[in-house]
Amino acid sequence: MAFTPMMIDLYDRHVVIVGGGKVALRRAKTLLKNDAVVTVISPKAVEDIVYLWTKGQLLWKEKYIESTDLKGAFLIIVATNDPIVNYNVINWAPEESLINAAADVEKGNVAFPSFFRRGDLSISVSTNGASPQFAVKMKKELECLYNEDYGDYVDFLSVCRQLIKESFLDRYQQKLLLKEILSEEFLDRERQRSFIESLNKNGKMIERVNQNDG
Ligand SMILES: C[C@@]1(CC(=O)O)c2cc3[nH]c(cc4nc(cc5[nH]c(cc(n2)[C@H]1CCC(=O)O)[C@@](C)(CC(=O)O)[C@@H]5CCC(=O)O)C(CC(=O)O)=C4CCC(=O)O)c(CCC(=O)O)c3CC(=O)O
Ligand SMILES: NC(=O)C1=CN([C@@H]2O[C@H](COP(=O)(O)OP(=O)(O)OC[C@H]3O[C@@H](n4cnc5c(N)ncnc54)[C@H](O)[C@@H]3O)[C@@H](O)[C@H]2O)C=CC1
Repeated sequence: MAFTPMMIDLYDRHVVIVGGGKVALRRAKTLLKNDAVVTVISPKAVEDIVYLWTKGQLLWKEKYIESTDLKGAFLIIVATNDPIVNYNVINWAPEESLINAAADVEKGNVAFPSFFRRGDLSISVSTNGASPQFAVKMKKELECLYNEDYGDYVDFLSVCRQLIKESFLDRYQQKLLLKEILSEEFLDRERQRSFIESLNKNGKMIERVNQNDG
């Protein structure tokens, strides 16, 4: 079974994490960074989960999981170390909930890739569970290749795209320019600045043409 790579908006979504160990913590951190509302259900929790709870960043219910705890969950993370509990949770899950089964990914319908961000750029690697460590290794290689400069570069591409789309250029010329800025030379800040300046000048030309027309 292959999972479909997609991006998901978890803002304000209710996520229930069953289990309070290392994997639960890793998921909690990812989910909190993306503004989900996280509840951890587990009789024991690692120190960092307890810390996040005391800071009010998540809710920790210090108990064994029961089916009623899953009510209203948009996403359920099944991450206990007890296969029977994991099995029960998957069976109790409301039909409409997404499920990530950390110990047996095929039992759920959501998988977590290894990923990193550079501003608006996000790069994820998945091996469909074949080798998480290979996914991590590849991610590290890609992190070196796409260093911190790429956050600013993607901002630059976004600004240019906006200006080019608003310009007087026809679709073909727009496409050529959008392609031109993919060249490595535009990783250079000075080159970015002068290119945006020239696009802005073009924009001003349009304004002038419009004013003269009016
Ligand atoms: C299917 C999946 C679950 C899912 O999608 O939820 C899954 C499943 C399993 N992982 C296991 C083990 C390990 N996983 C890691 C690390 C990561 N695992 C992650 C994802 C995934 N792991 C999904 C598939 C991803 C893919 O293949 O692309 C990462 C990328 C993201 C994350 O977890 O947030 C994160 C790296 C974060 C980062 O740094 O980027 C390490 C290394 C470590 O912990 O340092 C080990 C120990 C070494 C080893 O065993 O290889 C085991 C055996 C457990 C056991 O032995 O009991 C299973 C279960 C099984 O295979 O049966
Ligand atoms: N990246 C991944 O997806 C990985 C997945 N795994 C799998 O994920 C699972 C969890 O791994 P770890 O976090 O390392 O385990 P862990 O042993 O650190 O934590 C397990 C947690 O489950 C809780 N728990 C046990 N019974 C429970 C119940 N009835 N209700 C609620 N909580 C209960 C325990 O209190 C503990 O907090 C394992 O099954 C392992 O096979 C392991 C490593 C990586």
